[in-house]
Amino acid sequence: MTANLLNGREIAKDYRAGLAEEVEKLKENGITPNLTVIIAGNDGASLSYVRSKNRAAEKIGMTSDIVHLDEDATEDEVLEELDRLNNDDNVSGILVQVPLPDQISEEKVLESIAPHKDVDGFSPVNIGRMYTGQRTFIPCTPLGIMELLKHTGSLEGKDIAVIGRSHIVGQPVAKLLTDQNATVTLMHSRTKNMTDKLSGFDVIVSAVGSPGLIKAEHIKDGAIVIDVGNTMVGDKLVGDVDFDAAKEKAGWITPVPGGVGPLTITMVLNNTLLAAKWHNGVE
Ligand SMILES: Nc1nc(=O)c2c([nH]1)NC[C@@H]1CN(c3ccc(C(=O)N[C@@H](CCC(=O)O)C(=O)O)cc3)C=[N+]21
Repeated sequence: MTANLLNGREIAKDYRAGLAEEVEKLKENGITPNLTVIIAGNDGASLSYVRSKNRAAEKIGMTSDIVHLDEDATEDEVLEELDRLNNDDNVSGILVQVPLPDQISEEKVLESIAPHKDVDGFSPVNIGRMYTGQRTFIPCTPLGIMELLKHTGSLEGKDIAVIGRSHIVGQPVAKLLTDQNATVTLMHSRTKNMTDKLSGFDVIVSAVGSPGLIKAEHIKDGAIVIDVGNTMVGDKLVGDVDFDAAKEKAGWITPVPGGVGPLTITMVLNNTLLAAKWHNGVE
């Protein structure tokens, strides 16, 4: 079969239009959501993501700032900035772009973001809150994947392979899928004969960063394929899935670019809006 395309750019555009309306309403009540991003260093891809997030925030009526520190910034400098932003009532959401330069402990930084401003949902408090089902910020890529999957129908009873066990994508998305009554198998670099097993699954979510990992022969006819990989190969961004062949086998498939990425950014905006609402007692 030839797959239906899950067009992340279009789905993101519609979702952001809804967010823009909500931002407008908040602004009528004197509340302007603000997203502030801290970045240390000059990695080209990271700078480009950060600028996209800022542009996207401004486009829906939020304000957005970038705190750009040097490649050789110290951990104390980052922590000082965080302290300032944590205590600034004009800042709704804070995001610290990862990876950080080697001299800075990611663990220390992530646990220093005030949980009520941690719109990435990366801090230990918010991760704990998510697993115990409390109100929190859910990480943006998992939320974006769930939004894409809404367009394919119910997940109840589906057998789903999630490949990758990171705290940012694999593990939280496995949790969210389980909450939708899917049966989830979490696969990773030590899974035996991994790709051979995939053909038994109704949905594959691949978050590895290994171009060409998943080929048409690994995909069950009509399966849903969500490609979270984003690897630069020369000047091209590519996912984990051999898209051109896979789209002839899958029922639904995300392209790279234009699949999960635009939804990740959308969910940063979504969480920033939530932060602004919660800080102001708006439900
Ligand atoms: N604190 C933090 N939060 C993050 O959410 C975070 C991070 N650090 N570090 C890096 C990763 C990566 N990430 C992406 C977001 C959007 C696209 C995206 O929109 N990609 C476009 C293409 C962009 C292009 O063409 O360059 C697409 O897939 O269509 C990609 C990657 C967020 N991350």
